[in-house]
Amino acid sequence: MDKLGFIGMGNMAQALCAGFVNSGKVAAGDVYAYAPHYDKLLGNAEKYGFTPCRSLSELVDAVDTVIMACKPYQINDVLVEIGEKLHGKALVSVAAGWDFKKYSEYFDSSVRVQFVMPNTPAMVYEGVMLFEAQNSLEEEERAQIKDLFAAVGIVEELPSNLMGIGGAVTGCGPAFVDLFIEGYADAAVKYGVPRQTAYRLISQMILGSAKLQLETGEHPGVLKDNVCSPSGTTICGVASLEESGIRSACIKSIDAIMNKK
Ligand SMILES: NC(=O)C1=CN([C@@H]2O[C@H](COP(=O)(O)OP(=O)(O)OC[C@H]3O[C@@H](n4cnc5c(N)ncnc54)[C@H](OP(=O)(O)O)[C@@H]3O)[C@@H](O)[C@H]2O)C=CC1
Ligand SMILES: O=C(O)[C@@H]1CCC=N1
Repeated sequence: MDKLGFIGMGNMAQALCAGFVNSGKVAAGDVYAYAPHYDKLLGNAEKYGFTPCRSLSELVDAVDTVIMACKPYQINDVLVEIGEKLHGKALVSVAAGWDFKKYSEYFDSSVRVQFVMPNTPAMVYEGVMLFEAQNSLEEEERAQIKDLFAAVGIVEELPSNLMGIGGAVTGCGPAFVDLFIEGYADAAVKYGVPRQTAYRLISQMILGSAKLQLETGEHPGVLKDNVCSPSGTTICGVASLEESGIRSACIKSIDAIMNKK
C-alpha cells in the first residue's frame, strides 16, 4: 500500500485521514482525495496535507488503495464512472451497507475488496474499526491495512451478518453519546455552570466511566451500584431515568436503524 486515495472527503474521511497522517502511518504526500466541490476539497487539502484531485479518474490513476467514503447512495454512480479502473486495486469501503456481497454484484475477483465500518472518534485515535471477515485482499495487504486502521482505534473483525448491528452501535453510537453530552450540559447550564465548563466536565465523566468499565471489565450494573449510595442522590437520578425508559430508548434507537428501509 504505497498511495491511498479517498473518494469523498466528508466527516468520516476527514477523521480517518487526520488520524492516519497524524499517527505517522501514512505520509500526507501519499494521500489523495476526490470530492465534487473542489473549493471545499482544496480547503481540506490545506488542512490535512493531501493532494486534491479534479476527477475520480485522476484519483484512481494516482493510487493503489482506494477508500470509498462517499454516501452509500452515491456509490453506484461512482462505480459506473470508474469501476473499470479499479481492476487490480484494493478497495476499502466504509459506506454503510456496502459489504463484500454487495460489491461482488459489481466486480469479479480482480478488484480486492474490504468493508470496514469505522467511527468518527478515529480523529482522536479512539475509534472502533470493524473489519468484515469476508474480503478479497491479499493477506499481507490486509495486515497492512489493518495496521493502518489500528492507528486510529481498535480493530475488531466481525462475520458479515454482524456488520450491520456492529455498525449501528459503534458507527452511529457517537451521535447518541453526543446527545447525552448535550442533554447533561443543558442540565448543568440550567443550574449555573458555564457551558464550556459543562461540556468539559461531562465529556471527561463519560471518558472516565468508559475507561473504568474497559479496564476493570466489570458489569456496568456493578459500576452503577458503586455510585448509588443508599438514600443518596444518584439513585434518585437512576430511578428517574428508569421511569423515562432509558434502556428501552437505547434498544429502540438501534431497532430504528436495523429496521430502516
Ligand atoms: N459519519 C460517520 O460517523 C460515519 C460514516 N460512515 C460512512 O462514511 C461515508 C461518508 O459519510 P460522511 O463522511 O458522514 O458523509 P459526508 O456527507 O460528510 O461526506 C460525503 C463526501 O462524499 C462526497 N461526494 C458527494 N458526491 C460524490 C460523488 N459523486 N463522488 C465522490 N464523492 C462524492 C462529498 O463531497 P462534497 O462535500 O464535495 O459534496 C463529501 O466529501 C458514508 O458512506 C457513511 O455510511 C461510516 C461510519 C461512520
Ligand atoms: O448515519 C450514517 O448513515 C453513517 C453510518 C454510520 C454512521 N454514520
